[in-house]
Amino acid sequence: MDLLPKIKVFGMGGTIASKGTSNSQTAGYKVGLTIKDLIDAVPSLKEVAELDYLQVANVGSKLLNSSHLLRLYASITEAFKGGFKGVVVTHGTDTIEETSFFLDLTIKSDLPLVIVGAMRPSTANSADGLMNLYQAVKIATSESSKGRGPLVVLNDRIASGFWTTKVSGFALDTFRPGEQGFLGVFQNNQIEWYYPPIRPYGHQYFDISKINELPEVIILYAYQGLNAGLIYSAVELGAKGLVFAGFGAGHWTDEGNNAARDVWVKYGVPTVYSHRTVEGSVPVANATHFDGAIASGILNPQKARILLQLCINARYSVIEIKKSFSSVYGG
Ligand SMILES: N[C@@H](CC(=O)O)C(=O)O
Repeated sequence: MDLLPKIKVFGMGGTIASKGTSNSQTAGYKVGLTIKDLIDAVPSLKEVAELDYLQVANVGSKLLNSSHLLRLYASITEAFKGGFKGVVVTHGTDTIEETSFFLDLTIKSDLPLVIVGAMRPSTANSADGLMNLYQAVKIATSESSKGRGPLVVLNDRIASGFWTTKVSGFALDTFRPGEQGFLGVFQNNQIEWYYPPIRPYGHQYFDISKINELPEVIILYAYQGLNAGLIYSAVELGAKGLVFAGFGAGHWTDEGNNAARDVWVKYGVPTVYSHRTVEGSVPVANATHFDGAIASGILNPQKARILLQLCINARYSVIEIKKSFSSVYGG
């Protein structure tokens, strides 16, 4: 019998590892299962891969932070160096998009890296976690999954870890394709890709092998009458960069732009102008208020924050930061 591929599974917590008090409960549940519990609950995984596992964290993903991301980065890097043919990460869906985007920019390997979550706790009727986990492991064992960057798998869909974003707090199909579309689907135990392996515009690599923390970057959300004092408060709290979730195509108030210019001139804190709209883009033309103003392009605020953290950590000049962001809306 052929040897099964060695796959490493990292547990981070989330709904996939959660339990409620009734089978109709789909909110207000608590994390209560380990990664071993999840693997043991899917016996057919033994026919798919030789699994090893590590519990990196076991919390709701709202509680994850840069130190968790750095620990996960180091664990995945070690697994790939250690001969594993693929990696699966079980993770809360609330912040999967930050983790998958971060890993796309920092993990230097073409081996399959699949991130999986669930929208219903393990105790719910028709819980989705175990099928999602099975599909994630199966995708991680496939040669066809190589060279595609991190993949986010839920609800029979295979999404790009670079682009995907959560659009609903309850829907099973919360990770919708948006402008970029899904990469493939999984049905009846078969993977069906829509494209050959390719990386998106804007895929770039940051070497974080020697760092133990990421710079503080704070996101501010636009609202009518927004208080420009929040910009100064963010800098006082230690922000080395700001991201604005702006109106429409990245619009911000005049008073707010003046404050952002002020903290750039006085403290060298740059601001990425992103958008609070679910889709859309911020063109360079809407981020020319001062030298330290950067257009996020397509990137939403939570992803723009990750990219700005990595640029600041790499000591990029503002010109290099602008180039890094503009490469995302390529062509
Ligand atoms: N409801 C979220 C909770 C979390 O992100 O931890 C989930 O789907 O996993």
